[in-house]
Amino acid sequence: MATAMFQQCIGTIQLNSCGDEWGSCKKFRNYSLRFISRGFALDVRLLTKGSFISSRSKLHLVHALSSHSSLVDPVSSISDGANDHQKNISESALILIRHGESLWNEMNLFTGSIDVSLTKKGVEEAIEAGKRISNIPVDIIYTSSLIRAKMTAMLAMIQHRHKKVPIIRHTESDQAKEWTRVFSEETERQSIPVITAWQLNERMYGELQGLHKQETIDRYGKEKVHEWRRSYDIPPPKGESLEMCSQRAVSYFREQIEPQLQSGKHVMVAAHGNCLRSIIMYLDKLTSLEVTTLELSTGVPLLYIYKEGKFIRRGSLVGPTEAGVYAYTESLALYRQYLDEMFQ
Ligand SMILES: O=C(O)[C@@H](CO)OP(=O)(O)O
Repeated sequence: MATAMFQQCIGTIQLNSCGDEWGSCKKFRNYSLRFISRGFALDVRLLTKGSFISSRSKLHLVHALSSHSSLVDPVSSISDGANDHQKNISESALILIRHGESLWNEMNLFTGSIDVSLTKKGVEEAIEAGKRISNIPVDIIYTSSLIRAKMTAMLAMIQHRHKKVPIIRHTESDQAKEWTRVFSEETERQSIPVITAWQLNERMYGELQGLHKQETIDRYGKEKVHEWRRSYDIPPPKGESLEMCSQRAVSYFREQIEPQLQSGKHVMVAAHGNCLRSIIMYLDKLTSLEVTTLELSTGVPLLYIYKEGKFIRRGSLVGPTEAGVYAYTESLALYRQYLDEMFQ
């Protein structure tokens, strides 16, 4: 696989020599190498005249200026004979993550639209989630506009083995867009756009927000509170039902996120228990009765494969060291193999 990848990218790889090792890089000048001062430390082998030359120097491979999104997405750029069939496989990964534990989860308060931070445990859960998805390609991230989802996305993404920088895109006004422009294509390629959308916020819990869940049960009864929390179409007092939440969240998913998957992008969505329940209801074609029993744990990533217009649920991801990751799909196994070779 490495052969195929280097064959594709050989003319455009950017390398950085390390001080006195510069001399050993000169032999590659025919490939128009550019030398820049940052990147990831790697031993790089380059293919020339049909055989590999092992560089004796320690080189810093930064990225390929190929027309492909980047080196970290080799799944779509594999082109050697053994892997030709891959070209016809168009599939994208979709990762859904409920945020890590929040301060109000810990205190057992109805949270809804209230913007509270993660707890220390929530931070740890987000980091653990990041480790679990560290072998899965991610090209773009969507989060709600609430800090617990944003923190989760950022903490998870800094665990990723491709080391791209997640950058929140501010599109709330023309000025915000203008003032947050990145003026280097190269830096842009080393980043992952993070889109925040209020449509992915937790369902608004109305007059329950800030109330203690157990005290609410004691006051209104277990059945009533369960109906407010888990029924599909009964809203809590002055709040949103799951159905109402689904109207904005699923519409956003279909209009904004699905087209990204259709175009081959790998997407991560960091959001909330009820918002994600509504999205999962859509993806898994659950009935309004089935969704009442769907519960999501904090900080556990779920993987879907989008292929030929269908969502295939692959369940929650195991830890990065467990071999099970290879079993998800052939493309994902190749991506992991690529990471193993490039980012040891
Ligand atoms: O309080 C909330 O906003 C939600 C999610 O944490 O709670 P529940 O699980 O009761 O829907």
